[in-house]
Amino acid sequence: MSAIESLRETFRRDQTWPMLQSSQANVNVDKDVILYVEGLNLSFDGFKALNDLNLYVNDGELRCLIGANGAGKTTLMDVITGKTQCDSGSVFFGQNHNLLNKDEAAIAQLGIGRKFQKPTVFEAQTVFDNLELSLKTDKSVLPTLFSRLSPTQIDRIDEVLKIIGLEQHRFMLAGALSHGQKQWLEIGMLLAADPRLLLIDEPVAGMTAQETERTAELLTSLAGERTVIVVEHDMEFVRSIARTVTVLHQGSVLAEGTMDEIQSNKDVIEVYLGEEQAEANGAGGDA
Ligand SMILES: Nc1ncnc2c1ncn2[C@@H]1O[C@H](COP(=O)(O)OP(=O)(O)OP(=O)(O)O)[C@@H](O)[C@H]1O
Repeated sequence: MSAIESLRETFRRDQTWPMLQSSQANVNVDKDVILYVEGLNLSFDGFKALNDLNLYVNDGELRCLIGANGAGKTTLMDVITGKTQCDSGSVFFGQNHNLLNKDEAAIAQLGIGRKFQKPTVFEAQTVFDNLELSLKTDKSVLPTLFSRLSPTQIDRIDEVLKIIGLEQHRFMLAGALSHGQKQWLEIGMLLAADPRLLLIDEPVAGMTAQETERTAELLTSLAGERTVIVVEHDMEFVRSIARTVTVLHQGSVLAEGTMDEIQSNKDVIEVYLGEEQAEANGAGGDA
């Protein structure tokens, strides 16, 4: 092949370059479990943020994680995503990927996407551009300068726009979106990278009732094909989406079950729901 032919081939419109291809890892879920967290411990200056924590999440599940402030929810997410090292224990993605010997980038590459509470979209870029940027796995200068979207990638962005309900806003600047729409765009940015497991922190904080309802539909629709773990304090929202709820308390799992089981669990009422209820009553009583 001549140099010019080789260049033409490289820049062909429908060429999907290796660095832009989805690199979904082979995750062994033969036992239906996609996330194994076992005996996890982590202390900060003697304070046990995670205390012999065990958690198993099935492939395709939508799991809600609740617990009082300081229960260890964020710390658990930090360990799963490689942001924080634990003192002991094990975390496996499927049966075959030990997450504790990988860094954040390698864990993301395996197909674990995380969304923090505050939306972090690129406000000066359009909705479409935000999604395009998230498709690219290689962010170094040359590939970014010369990359073009393949028809497959454009289709993928269209598909994501449809899932997150922002088809009509594709050319709008992300900064002009409402708070709820920014949250959906960020979920879309995760989806563009085609993750197997999504960790989503307090998605409905600050949303209107209508946005909250739409978010419930969105997250419910994602489960099945993907596994979704949602950390949330809004109990009404948790009830609307959850099949299984895990309650964390002082770095361990206090209870696990359906929302009805959780809401009638004495220990949970004592350490968490009672407190939430008292706060709600207090707020009402003061008025
Ligand atoms: N880097 C750190 N250094 C010291 N202590 C920490 C650190 N990170 C977390 N902690 C402590 O670990 C405990 C668990 O915190 P974590 O943020 O995981 O709780 P949480 O369940 O996510 O709470 P919230 O609902 O308020 O976000 C808290 O007491 C917190 O102060």
